[in-house]
Amino acid sequence: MMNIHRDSPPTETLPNMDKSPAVRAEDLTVVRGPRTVLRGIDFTVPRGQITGLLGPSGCGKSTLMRSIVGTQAKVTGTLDVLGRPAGHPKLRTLIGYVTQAPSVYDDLTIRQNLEYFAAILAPGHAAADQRHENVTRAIDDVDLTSHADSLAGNLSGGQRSRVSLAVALLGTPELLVLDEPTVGLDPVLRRDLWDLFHNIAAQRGATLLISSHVMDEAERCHRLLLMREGRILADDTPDALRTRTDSETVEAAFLHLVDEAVAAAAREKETTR
Ligand SMILES: Nc1ncnc2c1ncn2[C@@H]1O[C@H](COP(=O)(O)OP(=O)(O)OP(=O)(O)O)[C@@H](O)[C@H]1O
Repeated sequence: MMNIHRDSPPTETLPNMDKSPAVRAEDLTVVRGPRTVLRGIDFTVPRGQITGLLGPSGCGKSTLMRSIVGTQAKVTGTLDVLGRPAGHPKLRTLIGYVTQAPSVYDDLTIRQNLEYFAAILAPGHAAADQRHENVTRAIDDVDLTSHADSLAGNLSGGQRSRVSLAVALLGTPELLVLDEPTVGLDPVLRRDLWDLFHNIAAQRGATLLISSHVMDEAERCHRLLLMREGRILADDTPDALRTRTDSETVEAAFLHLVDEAVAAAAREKETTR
């Protein structure tokens, strides 16, 4: 089982006491090559909760995440992250981002990997003690202390995922953006990772935005953004989505909403003919 067990900050300093959303998008549009990948979307991501970003492969989840962390070109519309425009230099240490192809160096141990990234975040001799503390804590958070001196090249897929998560946890970020963090993991590891995500949200007041195309993971989120073809189909809680669509599962609710969207598009085509 993974641990998050450090002193919680006093309630008044918890970042989620700020009631403004962690992310606010209005008319967000992203063009990649010849394609408009995000099509004028509006949504918010509330603070201190887990928001799931779900939708089929190619619908624009990674593009949306890249826009939020400030690494996506050709972004128009409004996109505010933790009260600043996406890409603002001050956001760099406040956001932890794990991509689908995380960079973990096989020829370094887990601890050496973490030390390398910690040195980028907080360079210089004066920060050495703080770096050591952060590295030890992040390794413990993802329950890899007993493997800290193993070469990353010898780790299982699940352990590698946890190393990249530890990298994202190094700076104690207010917002964690995780692109399909559980892909390829067995059910036990997936459950353990989701427990860890919930601990991070509950104990640190951090905001997590987690993408997945596995609909059963949707049930583990506080809120959901359901995407299809560069648009947001729904922005709601799992309960409200199921109730609104009279569905038993989020997957059934999603399919219901897709059918509605397809029917609406067909009607529009008919009337403009
Ligand atoms: N460099 C690029 N140039 C043009 N189109 C691109 C480029 N990169 C991605 N796309 C297109 O943008 C769309 C959205 O891609 P994105 O990676 O955001 O989707 P996704 O929902 O994260 O998919 P997956 O779950 O498979 O990673 C896809 O249709 C893809 O083909």
